[in-house]
Amino acid sequence: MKNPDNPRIIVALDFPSERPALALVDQLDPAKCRLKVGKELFTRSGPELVRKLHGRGFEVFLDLKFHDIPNTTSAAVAAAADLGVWMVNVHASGGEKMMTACRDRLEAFGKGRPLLIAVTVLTSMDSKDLAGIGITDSPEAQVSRLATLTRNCGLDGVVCSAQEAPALKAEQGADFKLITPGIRPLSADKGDQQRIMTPTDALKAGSDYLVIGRPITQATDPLAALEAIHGEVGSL
Ligand SMILES: O=C(O)c1cc(=O)[nH]c(=O)n1[C@@H]1O[C@H](COP(=O)(O)O)[C@@H](O)[C@H]1O
Repeated sequence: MKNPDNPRIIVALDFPSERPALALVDQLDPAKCRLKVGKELFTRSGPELVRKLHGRGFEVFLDLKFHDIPNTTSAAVAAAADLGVWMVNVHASGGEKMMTACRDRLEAFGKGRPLLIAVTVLTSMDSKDLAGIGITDSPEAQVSRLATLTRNCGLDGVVCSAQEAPALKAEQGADFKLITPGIRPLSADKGDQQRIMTPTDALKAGSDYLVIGRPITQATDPLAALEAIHGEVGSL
């Protein structure tokens, strides 16, 4: 039987508009990746683009990282479910009431509801950045605190750095999904990411899904880059 987690690679469509996004997507294969639509592209191209991606056979992670009062956030998550996306996310730092309201609101969508994921500590942040917003705990401790809160609110998992995956799997259990950006094949540029890992190491560490942007989207041959990552991780 097909593993419902496959494909585990989520390509981040961080493009300024629909045209370059679709130009890239048309080189990819829905059997080999899912797609992530984030703030820039969604703000420009909106739900219509998501429908086009669905029409091309791709499942979509709508990465708008909602963070607002419970009523507003849960309504936004329900709008994402109406659009038929596979995964949607909120900031765990929005707190228990916000996350619980979102989870409750998705009940109405039954088994086909989107996976509801929370962002813990952004992978671009290190302990100095956390101190700057008044958090003196280490990134690992803050991630662990927010992941526990997320699981207690009944969400499906968290976005985190793959470096935190082993501890999170041990703490939160095998069913709690870990979505990890900051993935860099050995040959790729680190860019602005801080807490990075290779695809193979990330899966070994317990990541369920790998969010990969520039190493695929900026490659001269994006499908070859995607296939090289599949080759690298093999049967993991
Ligand atoms: O929620 C995310 O997807 C996310 C969370 C996070 O902590 N760090 C992070 O990089 N991301 C996203 O993951 C993608 C990473 O892209 P690349 O750095 O180009 O591989 C971007 O779309 C980011 O917005």
